[in-house]
Amino acid sequence: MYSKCTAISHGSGTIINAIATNKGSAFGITLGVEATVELINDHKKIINGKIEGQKEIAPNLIETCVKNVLDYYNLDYSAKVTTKSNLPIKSGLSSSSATANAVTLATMGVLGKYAPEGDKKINKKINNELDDLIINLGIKSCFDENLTITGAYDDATASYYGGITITDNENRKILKRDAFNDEDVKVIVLIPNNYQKNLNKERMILIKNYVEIAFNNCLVGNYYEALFMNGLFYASTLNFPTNISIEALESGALTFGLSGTGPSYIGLCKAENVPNIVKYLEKYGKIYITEVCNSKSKIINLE
Ligand SMILES: Nc1ncnc2c1ncn2[C@@H]1O[C@H](COP(=O)(O)OP(=O)(O)O)[C@@H](O)[C@H]1O
Ligand SMILES: O=C(O)C1=C[C@@H](OP(=O)(O)O)[C@@H](O)[C@H](O)C1
Repeated sequence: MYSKCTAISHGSGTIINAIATNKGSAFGITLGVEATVELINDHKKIINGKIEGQKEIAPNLIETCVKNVLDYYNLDYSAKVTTKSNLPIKSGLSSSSATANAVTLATMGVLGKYAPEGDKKINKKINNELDDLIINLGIKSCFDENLTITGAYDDATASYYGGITITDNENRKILKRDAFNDEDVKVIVLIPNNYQKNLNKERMILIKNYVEIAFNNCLVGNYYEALFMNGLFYASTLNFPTNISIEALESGALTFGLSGTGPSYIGLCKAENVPNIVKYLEKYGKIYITEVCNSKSKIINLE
């Protein structure tokens, strides 16, 4: 057992939102969450969470993540858990999955259950099994806090492993892993003004057959087409603007669509087109320029 561990995990953009069909796809982005967990060996199991720089967000998810790991190993330590993040929250960029992954991994690390990369004691097979456990404990915590409908296994795996994951969320299976490896590609995120996340499940299920078409495109590697189609279907269903995606294409984006249940839109473009796309879209809201993340969540400090 250690006294403190810090881990990082990443947000993800949506290629296919799984709510209509229980099958989804997401890709890691370099915006993410850093979580630090400190253990106190007082047998009181008091868990206190703090979110740096976010007054309006309650620490319930991060406290639940630590509790679920301690419960899994039947331990009664107290703990302090702190997060800091550059990932927009409640925006459709999987901040809940990224947070759950980072806090769960940091808790496993401080308990000495998960050896950090480079550790000589690392046993690849054990770590791979623990990866599954970490993702599933994180999903449990998101369910416990009513933050997911399908478990968002697509978001959770893309956040944890990086790259593109295509998933069956009902059976928690990764159907395919891939990555955007295009040269010189940037990720554009738009958080439009005056819109909030929309979780109208009944309306989202109406478009099941059309999302299936987008999903089948995704399965064969047509990721730009799948992202764009998915974005149009869910934006029109959830009353988000659809013209924004068209204008993004007009200004040079390779693809652009609603991410998750919104309000954010996400797209990819060649780096040289970023200025023109920003010029076209900045009238709609706040823009973040980031990159795809093809790397795994990891422990960055253990003491
Ligand atoms: N950095 C963070 N630290 C602590 N909790 C966070 C952080 N980011 C997100 N959360 C939790 O996740 C919730 C947002 O999750 P959700 O509504 O699913 O939106 P998203 O689309 O961003 O995943 C927040 O209300 C909060 O409980
Ligand atoms: O709650 C869920 O099951 C899901 C939420 C959505 O993401 P956001 O929570 O980021 O909107 C969606 O993209 C994902 O495929 C499934």
